[in-house]
Amino acid sequence: MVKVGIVGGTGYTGVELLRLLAGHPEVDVAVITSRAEAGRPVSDIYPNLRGHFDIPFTEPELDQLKSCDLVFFATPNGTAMKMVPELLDGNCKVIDLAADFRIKDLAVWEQWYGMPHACPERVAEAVYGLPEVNRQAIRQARLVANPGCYPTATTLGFLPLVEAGLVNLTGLIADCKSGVSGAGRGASVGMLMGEVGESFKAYGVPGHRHMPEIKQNLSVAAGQDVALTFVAHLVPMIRGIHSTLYATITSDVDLQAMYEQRYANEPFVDVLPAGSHPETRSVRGINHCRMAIHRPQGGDTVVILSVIDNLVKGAAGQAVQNMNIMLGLDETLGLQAVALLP
Ligand SMILES: NC(=O)C1=CN([C@@H]2O[C@H](COP(=O)(O)OP(=O)(O)OC[C@H]3O[C@@H](n4cnc5c(N)ncnc54)[C@H](OP(=O)(O)O)[C@@H]3O)[C@@H](O)[C@H]2O)C=CC1
Ligand SMILES: CC(=O)N[C@@H](CCC(=O)OP(=O)(O)O)C(=O)O
Repeated sequence: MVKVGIVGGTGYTGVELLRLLAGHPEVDVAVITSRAEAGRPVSDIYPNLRGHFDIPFTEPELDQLKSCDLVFFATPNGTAMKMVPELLDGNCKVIDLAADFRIKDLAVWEQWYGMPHACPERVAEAVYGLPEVNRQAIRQARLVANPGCYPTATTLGFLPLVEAGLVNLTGLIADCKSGVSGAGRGASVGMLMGEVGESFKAYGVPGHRHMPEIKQNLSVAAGQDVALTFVAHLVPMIRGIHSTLYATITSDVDLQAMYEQRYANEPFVDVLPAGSHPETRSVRGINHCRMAIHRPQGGDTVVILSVIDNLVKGAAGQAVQNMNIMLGLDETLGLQAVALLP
């Protein structure tokens, strides 16, 4: 069994990791941390885990974490980077679900995250954990930067077009909607039922920190700089991300066939039949990114609908997929559950 630790076990991505790992045949979760709940059994806080994880939360202590083969950080931005050097030196693999190691340009990272980087020397070796792009590098990685939720849906949606060089790279538009669990479990007025319920709003319009991450991904895929307009919206659902992506194509090809071919061997990307309209609610509980390609009125504008569960393929599910790849296990272990519906 692989011995795993989770730093940040009380948050939404932490508990989602636990839910998925409860069904993983090769993993023993030996350490689950929370500073606020240290000493309390995990199943006291999350009754769905009773019988699966009855160990107590502990303080995040390096000595204990170093005894693990792999540690997940399901913590706020700026947390993992303080502990990563010691863990890597202790021969422990690390997957950070936050953004500490996602952006290669340190100045850009510090500008968007508003803090100095505590571990700049490890940024270059970190592998961006999008298996559909970096599977080979993830196999060798000791440190994986798990992608953000909007960047996962948006990058996967645009990727085939951008890689093929069939699109105007100065006019990409990503119009994205997220459920409230994307904001984490910490209390805030903006996430109260009275604020979010029966409402709908854009946020971060002048600039959202996922913008440089998406641009980095698409620029690497294109081999040149990409210009992107990205607007996030908060909608009154618990889970789900729906990205409506717009691009102008520069040559006429069978896009449906191109997308199906690009993702034919990907276990967690479904290209739906032409004309489909995926819904966020239909992906609850599973790890897939589902997408549909439309070309309204046969014009030059392509509309891609790319839909994921923000906590599964958008966070914890992708982290488990990355762990499986890093450990040389079957990539789908722990991730085969059928979606909940309704
Ligand atoms: N929610 C989502 O959909 C997605 C989230 N992410 C990213 O994943 C990370 C976790 O998100 P989420 O689960 O929503 O966050 P939450 O706010 O729900 O949970 C944060 C967790 O981290 C722990 N924690 C907070 N500060 C520290 C610290 N300084 N040291 C150690 N542990 C700490 C908390 O426990 P305690 O304070 O008790 O120690 C808690 O368990 C974030 O970086 C987020 O941006 C990525 C993709 C999607
Ligand atoms: C609804 C909501 O607030 N969503 C979050 C995205 C959460 C996330 O996954 O982002 P990181 O992992 O990059 O922190 C936001 O827009 O800030």
